[in-house]
Amino acid sequence: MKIALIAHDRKKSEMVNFMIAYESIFKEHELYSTGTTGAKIMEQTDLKIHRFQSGPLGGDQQVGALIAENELDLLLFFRDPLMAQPHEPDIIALLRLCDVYGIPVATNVATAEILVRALGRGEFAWRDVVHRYKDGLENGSSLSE
Ligand SMILES: O=C(CO)COP(=O)(O)O
Repeated sequence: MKIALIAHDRKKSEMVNFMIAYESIFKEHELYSTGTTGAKIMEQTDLKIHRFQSGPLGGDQQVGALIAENELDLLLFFRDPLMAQPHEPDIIALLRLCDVYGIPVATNVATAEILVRALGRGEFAWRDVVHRYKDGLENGSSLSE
């Protein structure tokens, strides 16, 4: 599965600890992140992460572009609800796209834990069906084939 990881500054240590705790699950997947979040995770784990721009410089929008292409299966976005962000519109747009495309998204560690444990149990297999359907449409075949 393709998973994006984003954490605001005061949530970054929580994100890093979370990634350390579930590294054995995450290493089986393709990881993306905004710039600083990914750098911090890679410093503390052996995970390989494709890093986009930092959030305020467009990173959230780059993750959003993956979602708009139906290329993302899970977003873990540890937001800071107590600190205004200069790129708040990008953050709202990213979460909106998750709802537009029905992408599982966690905005805090408690929900992330439930989703990642489900991922470890193979409960994201339905996303493969979504990808097969999308690939079929792109190749011009119908659902019944
Ligand atoms: O601002 C962010 C998300 O909105 C996160 O960006 P960084 O990972 O670059 O700090």
